[in-house]
Amino acid sequence: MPTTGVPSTLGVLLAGGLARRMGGGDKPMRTIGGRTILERVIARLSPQCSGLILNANGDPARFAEFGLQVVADDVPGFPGPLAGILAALDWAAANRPEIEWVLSAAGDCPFLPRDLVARLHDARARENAQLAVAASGQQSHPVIGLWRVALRNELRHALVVEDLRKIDRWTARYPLATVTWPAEPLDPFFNANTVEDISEAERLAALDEAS
Ligand SMILES: Nc1nc2c(ncn2[C@@H]2O[C@H](COP(=O)(O)OP(=O)(O)OP(=O)(O)O)[C@@H](O)[C@H]2O)c(=O)[nH]1
Repeated sequence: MPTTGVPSTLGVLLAGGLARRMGGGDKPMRTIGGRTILERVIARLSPQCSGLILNANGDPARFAEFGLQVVADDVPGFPGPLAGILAALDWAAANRPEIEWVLSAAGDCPFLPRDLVARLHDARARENAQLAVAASGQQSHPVIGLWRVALRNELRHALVVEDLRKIDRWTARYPLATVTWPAEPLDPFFNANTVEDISEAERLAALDEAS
């Protein structure tokens, strides 16, 4: 069950990229400490969200074991994570009209915070912001954020008509709250981009399990 007092929020796990630095394939299907990254992300986010969907392109059957609705990009050509966020906002508007907020998280982040959704909502409500994104240490992680379903047509225009690609450029148009988590001893937004990152993730998994 999501935290009491936090608005109903649909979670989208972004797995729609090409994973070129990993040599292709699905990064969330990589295993860390005997569990897929996707399994870890689902376990971390399902208690915080009112439902989860998976944004991925290609044959959805490869994710069947996870039992999530798979939503593909509607904008072709792999234009980046904003396409996945847009697909999720459109899906929420069509299928979960009671939901006003979508939380996006990269599907290659195995150690996401347990208070991610609550803190993002708290900050954007306190600061009267339209959007909220996560940061750790000095680094912001705009792919991990809270998005208003009502902004989906503006996002579509930015992506399709203006050819805007960078999340930062889009979020700069709105009042934005940024919430920072400590990066030590474990950065909760560590993500696995390369095969070497998987080895580092194995080491961090032990710290995560101890936390
Ligand atoms: N839906 C969608 N998601 C994307 C796209 N490109 C990247 N992402 C997602 O955005 C997040 C950050 O992506 P990156 O790590 O920068 O890109 P990537 O394709 O996963 O990996 P590289 O090709 O190695 O850069 C990941 O969750 C990706 O799955 C895209 O074109 N569409």
